Amino acid sequence: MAYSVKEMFKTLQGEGAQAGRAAVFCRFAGCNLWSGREEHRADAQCRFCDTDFVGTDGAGGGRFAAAAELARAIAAAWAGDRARRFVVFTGGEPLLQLDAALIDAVHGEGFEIAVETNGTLAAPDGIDWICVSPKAGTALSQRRGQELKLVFPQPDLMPEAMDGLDFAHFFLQPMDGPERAANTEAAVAYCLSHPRWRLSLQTHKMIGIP
Ligand SMILES: C[S@@+](CC[C@H](N)C(=O)[O-])C[C@H]1O[C@@H](n2cnc3c(N)ncnc32)[C@H](O)[C@@H]1O
Ligand SMILES: Nc1nc2[nH]cc(C(=O)O)c2c(=O)[nH]1
Ligand code: SF4
Ligand SMILES: [Mg+2]
Repeated sequence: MAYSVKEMFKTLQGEGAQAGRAAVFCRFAGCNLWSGREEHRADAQCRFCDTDFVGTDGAGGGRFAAAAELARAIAAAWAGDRARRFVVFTGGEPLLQLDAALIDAVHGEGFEIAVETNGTLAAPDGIDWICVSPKAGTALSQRRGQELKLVFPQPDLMPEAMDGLDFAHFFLQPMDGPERAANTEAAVAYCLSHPRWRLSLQTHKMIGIP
């Protein structure tokens, strides 16, 4: 199938348990919880998104006709040897597009594969690192993985509701926006009193890298 990619870049993973690790970010266009247009934000299922995922016009973006073509572009963006190759599929919602053919092609280029997903769609087999970031008011389909990263606070989605889920790591990530400082303080307080939960900061924003 064909793939619509908003942008592609090599940077350090900024968030969660893999923070600080070099990765190619492949940002797919489109999401099932918001159109991405500001005039629709107030009525969307997910209203706090910090990302432009509309269209294919970003740096390294475009339409890729086949899995092998996109996998080659990801390898070119890595621009290094085959050691520790790592790609993060994000978006938008990557599970609208990431399929077995692309997983196989990217593994064939020597990459470990991570995904950042809202969890409303089941992940295909073969992904090495699944990070689920649930959104209040949506049904969670992907209930297991390596990392659960809850944007905090979401008044209708308390961390306690995640206690039965099968993840290796549980993170609270302060919601960016006008209340970021207060949200960070609240997340710190929650982690102090609930030590299963760790704080995930968006470190790339602090140091001004993509
Ligand atoms: C832009 S989303 C794309 C992947 C997928 N659609 C998802 O929501 O997980 C990437 C990550 O950024 C997080 N995120 C989005 N907006 C945020 C905000 N305002 N503050 C903190 N994290 C945010 C998401 O929850 C997710 O973990
Ligand atoms: N550096 C960096 N780390 C990230 N981790 C998750 C991101 C995302 O937008 O999915 C992201 C991003 O956009 N940049
Ligand atoms: S689900 Fe992810 S990409 Fe979609 S609007 Fe929410 S944060 Fe943004
Ligand atoms: Mg981001």
